Amino acid sequence: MSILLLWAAEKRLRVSRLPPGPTRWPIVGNLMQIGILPHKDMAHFCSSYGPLVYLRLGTVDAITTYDPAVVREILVRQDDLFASRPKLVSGFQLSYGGRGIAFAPMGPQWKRLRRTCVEHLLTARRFESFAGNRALEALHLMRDVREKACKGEIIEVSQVLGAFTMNNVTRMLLGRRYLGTDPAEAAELLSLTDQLSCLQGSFYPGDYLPLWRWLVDFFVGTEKKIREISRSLDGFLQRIIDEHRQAIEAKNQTDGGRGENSDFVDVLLSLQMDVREIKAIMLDIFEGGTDTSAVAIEWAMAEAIKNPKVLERAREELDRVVGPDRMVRESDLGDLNYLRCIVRETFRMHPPVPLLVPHESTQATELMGYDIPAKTRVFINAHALGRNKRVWGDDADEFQPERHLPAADGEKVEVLRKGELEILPFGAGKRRCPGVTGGMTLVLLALANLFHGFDWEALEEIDMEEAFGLVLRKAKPLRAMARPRLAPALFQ
Ligand code: HEM
Repeated sequence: MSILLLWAAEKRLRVSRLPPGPTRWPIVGNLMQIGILPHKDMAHFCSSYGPLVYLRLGTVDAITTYDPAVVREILVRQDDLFASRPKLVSGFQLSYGGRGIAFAPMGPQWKRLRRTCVEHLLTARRFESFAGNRALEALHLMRDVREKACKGEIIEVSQVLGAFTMNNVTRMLLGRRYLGTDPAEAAELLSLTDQLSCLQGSFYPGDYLPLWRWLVDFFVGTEKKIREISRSLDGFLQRIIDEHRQAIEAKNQTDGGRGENSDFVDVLLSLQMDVREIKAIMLDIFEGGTDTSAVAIEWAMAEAIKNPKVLERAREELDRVVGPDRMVRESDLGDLNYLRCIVRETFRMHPPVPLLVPHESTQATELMGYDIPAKTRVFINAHALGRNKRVWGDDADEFQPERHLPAADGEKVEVLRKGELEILPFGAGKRRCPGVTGGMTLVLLALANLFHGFDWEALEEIDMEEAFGLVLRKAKPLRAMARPRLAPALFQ
């Protein structure tokens, strides 16, 4: 009896030391208080209850924050404890049972695959070796926009940017561009990656009510969709791997295999890895590298077109640094301070992954004086962090690249500062995005070229509403008219 009483008292004490949060309903907890824009709801909870909020989502303990001091505690001081991932239905099934990097729990397998990725694929040397491809894709992007502009067509910005980022990623990963070559293959790839990002990004109730999963699935059918898409994706990835194996064999016969490994799939095959791990890494890179960069560029363009003075200032800088007689080169990007401020401001206000990828604690711990149970899901609200008025002041909701200009002339603007947590587009700590250099270069390169090459005009008032997913898109895709500013010969 006394043991039971002690247990009940201890439990009450433990529960009372949870961070504050909204009142919970039976069974569903706070699940019904999360709407179609979860990052906004979570920011609202933080404004009402404090910088660290506890939520009970179905049967899952969860915390959320938009405060840099709490973020530091989670992603820096207690990074070891908070660097795991929850087992989400879509993340697990679409990564060959948690075999990739992005959705894998903390453990030896994640460590090995992340090391493979960082040491063999996303190295500075390999990234440099793709610089020629990036320049070619930038030229394709410019030609594509010019062709449409000359015909007087409206530019569907997300479409041209989607092709630019996808082709850059497939050139690195698979050794060739897909969009703009074989239309059937391109359509298949786009449809598969769209469905994948839709499933990975949704707030699926089955992840929070495991006992009721069958019922949830009966009504929404998500898991059937996941099984179908994973079958189609597997067929697509297997075809690519088979093509690569055949090409490697043919090469071995002609030059004894002495040739350089050219793309990521070649490298992964040369490491003799489990084929499911190779496929899971391929999916991580497709997902990690394409939509994230494309939405960042689209938000930056929407803000710049909406604020003509910003666009004007960016153009003045491009005219001064690059001039009207050539296209932008990657080597110019370091000299474009104002453009770098635009990208930094975009990452502040529109971080492409608004709640990062959810983290999970591996054991019980204390955080800011509160008790956090083991297996608590962590939502770092990068979106609200960048708009936190206590950090950024009363004009936090205004797009003002000037706020990042250095005090002294000649000082270079860093798009992201070392150790800073107030702007968090790529996360921090052990789970920080390993593709930062690639993502940032694609964003800067596309924006510099599009601002340098064209005058932009919106067709209607630009709507800045958001559509939530793993990646935060514009609810109404940006449509604009472009007028070439450079001589036709430069687009050849
Ligand atoms: C602007 C472009 C990009 C943005 C904004 C972005 C953002 C992110 C974010 C927020 C995370 C999760 C961090 C966390 O959980 O704390 C992440 C993880 C990841 N990203 Fe990126 N990313 C970008 C580009 C790329 C590129 C180009 C690649 C690869 C070529 C890539 C590969 C990955 C991978 C593999 C992970 C999983 C890391 C892990 O869980 O250990 N990303 N990214």
